[in-house]
Order: sequence, then C-alpha cells, then structure tokens
Amino acid sequence: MMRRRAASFGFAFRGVWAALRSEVHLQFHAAATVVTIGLGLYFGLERWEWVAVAVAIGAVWSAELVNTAIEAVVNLVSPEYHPLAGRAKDVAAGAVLVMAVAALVVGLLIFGPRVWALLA
Ligand SMILES: Nc1ncnc2c1ncn2[C@@H]1O[C@H](COP(=O)(O)OP(=O)(O)OP(=O)(O)O)[C@@H](O)[C@H]1O
Repeated sequence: MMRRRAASFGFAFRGVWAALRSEVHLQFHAAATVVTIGLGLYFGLERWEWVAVAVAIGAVWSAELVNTAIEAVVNLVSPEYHPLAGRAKDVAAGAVLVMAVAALVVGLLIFGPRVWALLA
C-alpha cells in the first residue's frame, strides 16, 4: 500500500519533470516563480501575502500541467486536424490564460505599490 503510494508520487513527479523539460511555458513559469519568491523575500511579504502568492503560483502551474496533459491526450486521440481537437486545445489554453491573468492581478496588488515606492 505504502509502496504503491510512493510509486504514484514518483509518477506524478516524473510528469512534472517531463512537462518542465518539454514545455517552454512551464519553463517560463519556473523562472517567474523564482523571481516572484525572490521579490517576496526582498520586500519581506506578510503572511497573508505569501498565502496569495503561493496559491497564485500553484494554480498557474497546475493549470499549465493540466493543459499539457490535455494537449497530449488530444494529440493521441486526434493527431490529424479536427475542429473539436482544436476547440479542446483552445479551451485548455484559455484555462491557463484566465489563471495567469488572475495571478498577474495578485502580483500587481502585492508588488505594485512596493515597486512603485521603490521607483518613486
Ligand atoms: N489536431 C488539431 N486539430 C485542429 N486544430 C489544432 C489541432 N492541434 C492544434 N490545433 C490548433 O493549434 C493550436 C496550438 O496547438 P498546440 O497547443 O498543440 O501547439 P502546437 O502548435 O502543437 O505546438 P506547441 O505546443 O509547441 O506550441 C491549438 O490551440 C488549436 O487551435
């Protein structure tokens, strides 16, 4: 039982790693994550601000991973052109876009005033 659990974790980590290696978007998220955490440490964010940042980062990664999974399944089921295949990919990409915009808003609300104060 425990061994199966551990194996499932292993598959999940392998999935994150494989997606990270193949998906440029995820590499961008990784870079953005490092920069965001660095800025958070630099500005000494409050506890609730870290909560918002952590949720935003996790949600974007999660959406991008699900998008990557949907892309893979669509390519498997419909390697040739099909309007529904295109629709599925567009909608999955839309899910990432919505979350990325929400994360951007979180970032602007938390870091905006601090960066502004630094520059002003
Ligand atoms: N099988 C398909 N049938 C119809 N339209 C497709 C199909 N595959 C992809 N598309 C269209 O192309 C867009 C981009 O596809 P996809 O996300 O797979 O990227 P890609 O062009 O294959 O390469 P990459 O993922 O590296 O950017 C989709 O959002 C969709 O509009």
